[in-house]
Amino acid sequence: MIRIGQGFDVHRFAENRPLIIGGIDIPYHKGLSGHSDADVLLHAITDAILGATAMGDIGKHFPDTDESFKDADSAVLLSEIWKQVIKKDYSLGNLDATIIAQKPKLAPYIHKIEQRIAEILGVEVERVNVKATTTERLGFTGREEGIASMAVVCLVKNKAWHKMEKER
Ligand SMILES: Nc1ccn([C@@H]2O[C@H](COP(=O)(O)O)[C@@H](O)[C@H]2O)c(=O)n1
Ligand SMILES: C[C@@]1(CO)OP(=O)(O)OP(=O)(O)OC[C@H]1O
Repeated sequence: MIRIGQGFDVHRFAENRPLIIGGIDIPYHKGLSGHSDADVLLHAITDAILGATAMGDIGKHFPDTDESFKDADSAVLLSEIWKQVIKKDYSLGNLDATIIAQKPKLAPYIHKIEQRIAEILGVEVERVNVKATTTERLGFTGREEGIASMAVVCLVKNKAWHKMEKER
């Protein structure tokens, strides 16, 4: 069985915060605000996975009213969800994501981000694709007020996946 999920997240720029995207520290003069480390890409990916498995959304699992998630490492949050998903016998078909940011230029970090996501999910990097785009200076991302991310995942129930791999 194949299940599709999509996720979307936005975080506002803030001074004196690190910029963490896809589990990677990006050198920049400002970061993103949030209850957690505000990793806008990992949040979109987490929501896509939760969507594919009909498990709700990130705020349901990790409420921003819970002090234990203050400054939380979003890679740990994603790992927690992924462990539950693996227990349900799903594996990752592929993951595709887009970071919407006027600045900074993310191209130099994209492969490192893909490698980190693959590491968190325990899959080959070939199953993970990350893209970046500006909005041509339009809208809140264009005004450099924040960064948005979108993600789509395709999850496969293991039995069906093994059958497909065999038939190739
Ligand atoms: N923050 C960003 C945004 C974009 N890129 C790269 O530039 C390419 C062109 O972006 P447009 O928004 O002008 O279409 C895009 O395909 C990315 O490769 C980037 O590195 N960082
Ligand atoms: C991750 C959580 C929890 O620390 O906080 P934020 O960093 O504010 O992120 P958001 O994408 O607004 O939603 C999920 C939250 O509950």
